[in-house]
Amino acid sequence: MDSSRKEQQQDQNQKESKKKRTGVWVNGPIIVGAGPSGLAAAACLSQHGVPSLILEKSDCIASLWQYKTYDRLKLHLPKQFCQLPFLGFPENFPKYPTKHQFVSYLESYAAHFNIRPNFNQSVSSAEFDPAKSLWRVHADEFVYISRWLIVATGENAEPFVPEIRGLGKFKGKVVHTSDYKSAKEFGGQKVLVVGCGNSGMEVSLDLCRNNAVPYMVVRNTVHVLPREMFGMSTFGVAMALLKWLPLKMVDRLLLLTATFILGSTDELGLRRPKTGPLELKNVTGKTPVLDVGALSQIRSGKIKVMEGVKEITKCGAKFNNGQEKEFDSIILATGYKSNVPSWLKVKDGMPKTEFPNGWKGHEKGLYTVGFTRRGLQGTSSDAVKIAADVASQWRSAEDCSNSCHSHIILLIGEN
Ligand SMILES: Cc1cc2nc3c(=O)[nH]c(=O)nc-3n(C[C@H](O)[C@H](O)[C@H](O)COP(=O)(O)OP(=O)(O)OC[C@H]3O[C@@H](n4cnc5c(N)ncnc54)[C@H](O)[C@@H]3O)c2cc1C
Ligand SMILES: NC(=O)C1=CN([C@@H]2O[C@H](COP(=O)(O)OP(=O)(O)OC[C@H]3O[C@@H](n4cnc5c(N)ncnc54)[C@H](OP(=O)(O)O)[C@@H]3O)[C@@H](O)[C@H]2O)C=CC1
Ligand SMILES: O=C(O)C(=O)Cc1c[nH]c2ccccc12
Repeated sequence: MDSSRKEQQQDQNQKESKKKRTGVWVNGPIIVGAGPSGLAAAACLSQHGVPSLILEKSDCIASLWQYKTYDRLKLHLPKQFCQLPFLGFPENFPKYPTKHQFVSYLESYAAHFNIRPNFNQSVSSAEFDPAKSLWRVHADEFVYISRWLIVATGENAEPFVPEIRGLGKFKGKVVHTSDYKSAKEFGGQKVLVVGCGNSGMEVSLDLCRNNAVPYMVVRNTVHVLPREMFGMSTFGVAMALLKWLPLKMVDRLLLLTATFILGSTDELGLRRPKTGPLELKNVTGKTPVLDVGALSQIRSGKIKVMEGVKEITKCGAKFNNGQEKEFDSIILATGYKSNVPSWLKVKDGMPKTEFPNGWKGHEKGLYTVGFTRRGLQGTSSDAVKIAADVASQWRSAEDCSNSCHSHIILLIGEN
């Protein structure tokens, strides 16, 4: 390296390290994640007159929906259960909006509440300073500092890829459903779909409607419910019944009706868990499959149900029942996991099961939105509660220091 390039490099390094030591005081809470949860939290805060700043690692809002979902995805709950606080879906949207409609709704939601996230800011760590009662949030460019931290990175932040023996040996294409867009590139292929949640079912359906042959792995039990019962959404029926009846009884009614509408799923290789669908969702977070057509394709043999995979080979898979089959591609419909444990440093480590029942964290000023396993409805109710809680603290502190509504940059560190 010649001397002028060396100087340039040193200069660059100095700038970078200065940036990393630069603290940005955020007036109001720091929200991590600009998905539906982050947007809902920011909107609810703004209704209370509390400013906030969203840090988003991607270059757009709702990155899960924009980048990690397939073309034909639609919401599987009716729109009234998926809307965020204070602004509903447009009247002309269908009962089950497409993902494009959902994203356009979120974009107008952000515009309506004047929410402008800081994009390309991946949060790599966050810790609480008990002496100063402040959160320090380390992102790509700066260290952001605030009294409040609202975690909105989602239950589905990272694809979950299980260790399956031999997977590395497979010669064909292996993709996770978060990278699956359409059946176009699988035309005419025999495809092994590992997993039978909503993603596995819907991707298998998409494949078999487009001239591919899906083999779906069902290693365990699964609840499949019709998306609608007698013209009403199953989810809506369940929510209405829960107002009057205990959970176990609602589950029993749902299963009776599901069997009436769908027939027995057991004989198709889809054994039901002992615990009912809503109870299971509450206890383990496992969402029942809301059937949009896969079941009839299973019944007609166009989607083939396979036992658990024992091992992947160069050209296919061996199954637990001794069967062996060749495949052209493998789609991992194996679900997602949160990334919070990788960046949020809280005293005593993370709670064992990550914030299952609460919007308020253990540490001071810490909140989580969208982690209560209740889909977008849970997001909305968390956001409303968090905003009210922060606003009461904000009002009591208002006289002291909240008069300035911009983010002040200050330098921290030794120099
Ligand atoms: C295929 C699919 C379909 C679904 N359909 C429905 C449905 O119909 N109804 C329903 O209620 N729910 C549905 N869900 C559940 C879904 O998770 C929620 O609807 C919703 O997306 C949750 O919003 P969120 O903001 O909590 O998380 P996300 O939408 O995942 O948003 C989190 C944001 O945080 C950002 N982020 C993550 N880590 C960091 C970091 N370290 N630093 C900075 N930013 C970060 C991400 O880039 C992302 O933009 C579906 C999920 C999937 C995968
Ligand atoms: N239209 C919509 O609105 C859609 C909504 N969604 C939502 O997105 C979220 C994620 O859904 P999804 O992606 O289906 O993930 P899920 O976590 O719901 O399902 C993962 C599936 O993968 C299986 N699995 C995991 N590891 C293995 C393994 N090693 N071998 C075999 N099978 C394995 C699981 O089986 P096991 O149960 O035995 O662990 C399960 O069947 C859910 O909340 C869902 O409702 C998804 C798609 C469409
Ligand atoms: O789509 C999802 O993943 C959801 O979490 C939505 C949802 C919340 N509770 C439920 C109960 C039954 C089916 C779907 C859901």
